[in-house]
Amino acid sequence: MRTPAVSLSNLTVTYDRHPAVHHVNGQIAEGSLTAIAGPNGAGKSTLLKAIIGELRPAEGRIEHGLRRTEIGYLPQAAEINRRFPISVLDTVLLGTWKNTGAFGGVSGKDRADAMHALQAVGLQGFERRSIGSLSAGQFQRVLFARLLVQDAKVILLDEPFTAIDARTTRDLLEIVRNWHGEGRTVVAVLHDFEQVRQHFPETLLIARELIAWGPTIEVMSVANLSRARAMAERWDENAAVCEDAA
Ligand SMILES: Nc1ncnc2c1ncn2[C@@H]1O[C@H](COP(=O)(O)OP(=O)(O)OP(=O)(O)O)[C@@H](O)[C@H]1O
Repeated sequence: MRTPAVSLSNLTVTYDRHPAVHHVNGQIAEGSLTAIAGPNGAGKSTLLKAIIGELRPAEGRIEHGLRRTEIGYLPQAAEINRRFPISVLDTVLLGTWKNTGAFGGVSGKDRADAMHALQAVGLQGFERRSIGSLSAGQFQRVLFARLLVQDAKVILLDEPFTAIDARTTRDLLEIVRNWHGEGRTVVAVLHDFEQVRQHFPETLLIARELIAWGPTIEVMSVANLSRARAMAERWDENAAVCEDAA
């Protein structure tokens, strides 16, 4: 059996007691490269937020034995305020806070790592630009550079390639592949089924409840995808609260 990086046991996460993730069981294996797929509103982002501890389970458990700094997290682009006046370099340096602590100084090595990461994502020369002046693709590269310096064991990406051009997607997928090659555990919420099939060996298919979890080729079957769609069509946003999660 493979060592789990993250274990989910009977996990239910609710908003005002309405379940967004319902009774999910399974394990994200250490070193695996996993896509999370499912219809809109399936609970994909909610699941990632629960794993990083931003949302607490209403029922069940998440176990990983990692410190928060050992989990890298890329939120959906829409959740990030880019009007904050901060430079590209300082944004990348935020990834080093596990070394510096909230009030510590930035070392020469941190700065060198950040410069190196910016080079790795193709943004050398952008250090002083403010993040508000970047294109969506350039900003996503900055966030990947921040993850590179964070050097996390588990990396969770929420729709990393949405609204990103083909070339940037290709470059960022290369970084994902390198992380996987280094033995890190990588999980990405994705909408593009072609991307899932081509680049992600394992898939967790969810429609609030778990539909299937395992090798992508088996999980992304016509039968599983239509079951996920059918479940989404039945959702009633005003459904009764989850009594067992009360
Ligand atoms: N902050 C919130 N308060 C109340 N309900 C929420 C909140 N965030 C998400 N939800 C609801 O929880 C359900 C799951 O949302 P979530 O964003 O996890 O789905 P998703 O699978 O990531 O969807 P998408 O593919 O559209 O991004 C949806 O019905 C959504 O409306």
